[in-house]
Amino acid sequence: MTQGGPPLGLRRRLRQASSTVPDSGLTGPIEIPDPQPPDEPKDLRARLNRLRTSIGGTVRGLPRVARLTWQASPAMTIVVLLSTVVSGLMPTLTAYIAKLLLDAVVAAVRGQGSTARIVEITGFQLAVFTFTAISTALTNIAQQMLQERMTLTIRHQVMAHASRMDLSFFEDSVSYDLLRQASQEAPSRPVSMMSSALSLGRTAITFGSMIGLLVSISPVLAIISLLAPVPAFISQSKYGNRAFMLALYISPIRRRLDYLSQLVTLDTYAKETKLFGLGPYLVDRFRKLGQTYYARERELTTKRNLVGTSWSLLSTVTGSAIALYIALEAVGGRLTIGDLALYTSAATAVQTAVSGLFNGFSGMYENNLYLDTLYQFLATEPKITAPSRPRPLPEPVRGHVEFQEVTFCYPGAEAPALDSVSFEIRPGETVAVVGRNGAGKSTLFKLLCRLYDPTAGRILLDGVDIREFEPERLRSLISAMFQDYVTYQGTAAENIGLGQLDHLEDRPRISDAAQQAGVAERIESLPKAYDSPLGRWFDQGVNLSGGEWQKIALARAFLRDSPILILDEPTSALDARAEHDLFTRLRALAHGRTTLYISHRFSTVRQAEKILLLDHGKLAEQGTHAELMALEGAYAELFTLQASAYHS
Ligand SMILES: Nc1ncnc2c1ncn2[C@@H]1O[C@H](COP(=O)(O)OP(=O)(O)OP(=O)(O)O)[C@@H](O)[C@H]1O
Repeated sequence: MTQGGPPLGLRRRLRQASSTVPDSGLTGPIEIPDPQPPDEPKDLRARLNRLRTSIGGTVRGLPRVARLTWQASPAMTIVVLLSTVVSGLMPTLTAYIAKLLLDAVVAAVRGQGSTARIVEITGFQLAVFTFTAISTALTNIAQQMLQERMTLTIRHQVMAHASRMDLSFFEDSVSYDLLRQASQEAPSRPVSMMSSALSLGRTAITFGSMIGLLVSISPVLAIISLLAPVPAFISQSKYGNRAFMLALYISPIRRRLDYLSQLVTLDTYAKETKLFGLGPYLVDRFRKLGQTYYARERELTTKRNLVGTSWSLLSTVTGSAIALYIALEAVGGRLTIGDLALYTSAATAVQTAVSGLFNGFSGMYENNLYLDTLYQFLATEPKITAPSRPRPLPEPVRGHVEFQEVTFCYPGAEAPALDSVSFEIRPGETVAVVGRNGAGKSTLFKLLCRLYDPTAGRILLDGVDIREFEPERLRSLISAMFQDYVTYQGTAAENIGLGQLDHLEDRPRISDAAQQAGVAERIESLPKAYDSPLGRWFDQGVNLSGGEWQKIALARAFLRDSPILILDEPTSALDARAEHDLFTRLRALAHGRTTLYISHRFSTVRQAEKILLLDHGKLAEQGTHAELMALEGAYAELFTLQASAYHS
């Protein structure tokens, strides 16, 4: 009736609570108030409906996990399933053997039985115990192997899927959060789900067989022993559920705690933390937040245990009353001593089974929430895809680029980052893109690499809309260095080689690229030259300066021999001499290639054959340096402004 109603909404809200934090919590109130539980009807029918939906949702998650387990290893899945059935039956069998043994001993004492019967039963007991020990060992091996395999399979799936996703997926906080959860939490969840499901199955078998056994002795006893654990079950379910909700509500606090701790403990932040004297402030906020966190945990843990214990005491009292009744029945000769022993162990087993059933189910419920995230992530498809019949790349690619009325709006942004931009770049031309911060320069580059698709308009390469090519093939035509280039924790050679995987180990080409970027000499001076590890992750890692890292990133771009070269502020970290040298070399490098670069330094901009000036996403001016100076517009103004700073 209310399928997909409030409980699903609750699940969504819980997940949000677990993953999003309103802000970093560096200032403002320390406390994150608990999200208000959704206003849901509390009558019995609504409760039952909710229960049904959550059971339904959890059970629906099972086939997915079963499929994963089977994929990981059919043979081991069978072993684990069989051993679950066996170990589920074991407690009942053991209790029954104990009853037989006791009855046989009593009979022998009374002179009505034989010692041979006792030996027979103990022999059987030995066989059962041995079998149990072996099957437990086998199960442990199979289960552990299955877990390893499943975790690896899922991590692999997440990585493979993430590598297909668009840049916009990573830049959007909601979808990025999905990825974060999928890669951090999800790999272990199917495994836990599997364990919970198995233990649920095992407990259900124990439970069923015990009840069956009790019914065979006395149906009334069976019913009583079923009812005895109910109070404990109810209290456990109530507090168990609360614990789960609290764990989700508390996770934003934990994220704030983690962030505060990182600010003080990671090398990346150490410089600023020291300089601005942030240490004591951050430590104090951590302490206060930690207190809040602890107080919430303490309240729940105490309540849960105290209330849980009082309810379970009730169960214990009921259990003892029944035991007394049975004992008296045994004294009266209506039940045997074996029945008494059997009942005692059965009552304990049923009680354990009830809480086991609950724990198994709540474990599955929680794991299923995370699994939903994993499947939601895996079901997200990239938007930038190859057309059904991609065009082959032109042979050869000339590098003629044309933007036609290109408009682009970032998802969720109000104003377009590029607004109806049109221009043409002839094959082999060198173009500088200039403009104030936020004018849309980097966006233009990202669109050309098809990291985004324009909201309106077209981008043509050699007369063909770039959306008609396969995105990977299009990107293989472009060498690029972005503003926020990556510093890989690898050797110098690897840092450059990653620019073109075919040449990852091609030393002569790598050192040529390093030469072109002006960093060859520096690399050769390192202790192990090109094999020197760069970055701090390594014991002997060399830490380069900002400008040296930028040159390495440039070398990575230069390694690729492509018809289009794109450089986003390639000299932002370089000294004046290095910048001059680079632009001198760039002239040779750019020969025969369409080259676009972004720069804020007009001394380099003026060397370009064409200059594009962007202003608030619009193409305000374009032409050569001389033409734009003659225009006496925004370019001339900016150029004069910068030049006057040198002359004054
Ligand atoms: N991933 C993004 N999501 C949303 N908006 C973005 C994103 N990247 C950039 N923007 C916005 O788009 C506009 C253009 O940004 P862009 O990075 O293209 O500017 P830019 O001209 O390269 O600036 P700068 O000179 O500072 O590098 C800016 O207003 C920026 O806030």
